Amino acid sequence: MSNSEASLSALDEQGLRAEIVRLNKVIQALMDRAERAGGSNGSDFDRFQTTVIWEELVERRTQELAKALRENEKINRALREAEQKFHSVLDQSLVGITMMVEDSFHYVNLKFAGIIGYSVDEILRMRPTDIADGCDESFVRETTRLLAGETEQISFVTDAKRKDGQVITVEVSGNSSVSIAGKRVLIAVWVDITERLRNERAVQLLQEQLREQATRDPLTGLYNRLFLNENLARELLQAKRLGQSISVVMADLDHFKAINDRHGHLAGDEALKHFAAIMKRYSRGSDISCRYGGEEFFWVLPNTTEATAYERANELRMAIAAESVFFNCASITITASFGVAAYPAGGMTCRELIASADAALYMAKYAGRNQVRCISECFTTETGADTSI
Ligand SMILES: Nc1nc2c(ncn2[C@@H]2O[C@H](COP(=O)(O)OP(=O)(O)OP(=O)(O)O)[C@@H](O)[C@H]2O)c(=O)[nH]1
Repeated sequence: MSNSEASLSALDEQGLRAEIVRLNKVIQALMDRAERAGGSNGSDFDRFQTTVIWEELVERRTQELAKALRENEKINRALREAEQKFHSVLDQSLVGITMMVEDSFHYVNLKFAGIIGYSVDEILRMRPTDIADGCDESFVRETTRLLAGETEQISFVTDAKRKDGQVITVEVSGNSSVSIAGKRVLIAVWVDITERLRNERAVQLLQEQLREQATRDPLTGLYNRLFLNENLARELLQAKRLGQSISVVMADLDHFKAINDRHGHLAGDEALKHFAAIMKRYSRGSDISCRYGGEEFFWVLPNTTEATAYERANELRMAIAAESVFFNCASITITASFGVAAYPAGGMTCRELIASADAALYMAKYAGRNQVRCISECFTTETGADTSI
C-alpha cells in the first residue's frame, strides 16, 4: 500500500466522501482557471492538453479514493464482525460485565441484564445510579472516585435494586484503563452474591446452633461441663491479670434419689429444671451457670469474694427450699447443699478451686444438707441437721 493509500485508508468513510467532493471542487476550479488562461493566451492544443492531464488526474484520484473506500468498508466489516464475536463471548460470561462512560451505560452483557432484571435496551437508557437507587451509597462513591481518576481499581460489595424491586447484594470490581473519545470508561464485573451470603448466614447460624447444643445441657438449658472447662480457665486467668477474686460454687440436690424413687424419674427431671430456672434467676450477666452432671450444679462468680459468694449461694439455697416443684398435681419440696471456694485462698488453679468447692459441699452434706459451707470455714448456716451422707 502506497503512502497516499495508507493515509486514505486511515480516513473514515464519511471523510473519504468529503475528500472526493473537495477534490472535485479543486479540479473544477483549476480547470476553470486553465480555461480562462487559455482563452486569453493559449492555443486550442494547449487547452486540449491541459484538459487531458486534468482528466487523467481526476481519473487516477477517483480510482485511489474508490479503492480506499473499499478498503475502509472491509475494515469496518471486520470490526463489526469482531465486535459481534466479542459480544457473543461476553454474553456467555457467568458474571455481569458493564462499560460505563460518565453517567451512562455504554455496554452491558446479558448476564448483567439477568442480574438486574431489566433488558439490555432498558439498561442502556438508565443511569448506573438508578440501579443503586435507595440502596447502598458505596456504589456512587466508588464509581465517582474511579471516574475522577482518584483510583485505578475499585472493588466493593453493595446493594442493588432489581426491576421487580428485590434488593440484591452484588460484588463489583472494576477499573478504568480504557477511554472512549477522551472520556474515562469504567469496565466493571458484577457478581450476584445474594444467594452465597444467604447460604453463608445459614451455615453460620447452623454452626452457632451446633456450638450452642455442644455447650448446653438439653434438659436444663444451663451450660454443660465442656463449657465450664473451657471458660473457668479463661475467667481465672482474667481474675489473676486484673488482681480480682473469683468464686466457684458447687451445688447438689439433697436426697435426689428419694425424689426419683417416690415421684418417678420425670418428676426428678422436673426438679432439676426447677433448680436450673431458679439458678438462672439468681445469676448475673457475668456468671456462668452449669449443670455439672446428674443432680450437681456449678456456679462461677467472677469478681466475687468468698463472703459475697456465700451470701449469693445462700440466697439461692433459700429460694430453692421455698419454691416447691409441681409435678402431676404433687407439690415436691426440694433442698440443695452448696460448697464455696474462692481464688486465691481456695485454690490457684481450676482443678484446685473445683476440688475445694467439692470438699466444702461434702462438709455441707455432712453437716446436715440444705446449707452453704465455704472451704475457708468462715461461714455456716443453721438448718435441721441431717448427717446421713
Ligand atoms: N430424674 C433424673 N435423675 C437423675 C439424673 N441424673 C442423675 N439422676 C439421679 O440422681 C440420683 C443421685 O443420687 P445420689 O448420688 O445417691 O444422691 P442423693 O440421693 O441426691 O443423695 P445426697 O446427694 O447424698 O443428698 C441417682 O438416683 C440418679 O439416678 C437425671 O438427669 N434425671
